Amino acid sequence: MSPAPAREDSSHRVDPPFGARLAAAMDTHGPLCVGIDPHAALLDAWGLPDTAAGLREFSLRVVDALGGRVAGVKPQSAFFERHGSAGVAVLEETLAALRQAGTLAILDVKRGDIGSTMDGYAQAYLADGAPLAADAITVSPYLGYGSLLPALELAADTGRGVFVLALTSNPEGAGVQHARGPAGRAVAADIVAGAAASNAAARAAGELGSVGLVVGATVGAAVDALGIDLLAANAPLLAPGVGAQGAGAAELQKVFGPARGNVLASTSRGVLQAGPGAADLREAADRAVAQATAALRP
Ligand SMILES: O=C(O)c1cc(=O)[nH]c(=O)n1[C@@H]1O[C@H](COP(=O)(O)O)[C@@H](O)[C@H]1O
Repeated sequence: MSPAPAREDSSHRVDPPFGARLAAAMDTHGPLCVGIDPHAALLDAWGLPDTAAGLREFSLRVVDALGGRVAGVKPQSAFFERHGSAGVAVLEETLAALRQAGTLAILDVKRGDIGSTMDGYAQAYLADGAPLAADAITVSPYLGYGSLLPALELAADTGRGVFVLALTSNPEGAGVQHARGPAGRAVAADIVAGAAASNAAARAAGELGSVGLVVGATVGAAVDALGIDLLAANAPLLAPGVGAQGAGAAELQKVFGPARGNVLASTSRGVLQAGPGAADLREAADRAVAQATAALRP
């Protein structure tokens, strides 16, 4: 299936909704997203200086090598912010280059705040015409799922998406995310239930929702142990932890089971370490796509 044609006007407004565009991109390119995480050590390994100029060269090389070849690219905001305003300008340029390449940009910013401030973050990343507008962003629900409402509403209005952290790939996440609330349900299960409610209209329309969930490929048996039904959420499932954090095909299958058709596996260093050559980056990405496809689309 070829990707749903995305329309975009001069204000960067996009249509159809993110969930449908992501489903089409995964059908075309396979269920893999490559992260742009320009760690200082990677800049060094690529022979680039740890400056905004080095960051720009690194990021645009990745877009040049992989744009149009993978379902999504996920720039990690912190690695741009650490270079100050010049780094943020590079992030703007990287997002524009992804737009130009027709590749979905998932900006990893993990924002979460009280509602009125969340509205500011939503305007920064999800509004039509915002300099840092992306196709989707990562958000943190630990001020309460309801605090994300401004982002959920603006994303729905502009055809964009969010990925809500549910079960993160780091070992420290379990202490918070597995904890049981007053009703006896795990915090992560509540978050998944919130996403399911947000995606109900898309489900009724027979489309994948645009409110995604982050579930690390490293979380082992947590999904089942916490009684979570990921398939019922009708959510795109961003699965970091593949590659450098140790997860592979077996972990993807085990963690996601019947929901694996909705998974977008994500790897950053696992591909970036193959650089700086474009052919080497493509080869590493192709290998990761093949592995994710074998695990998730058997
Ligand atoms: O939201 C994310 O992208 C994310 C969530 C999570 O639970 N774990 C996780 O590793 N990530 C991000 O995914 C990327 C993983 O990078 P690698 O370990 O190099 O593949 C980093 O940018 C992390 O911030």
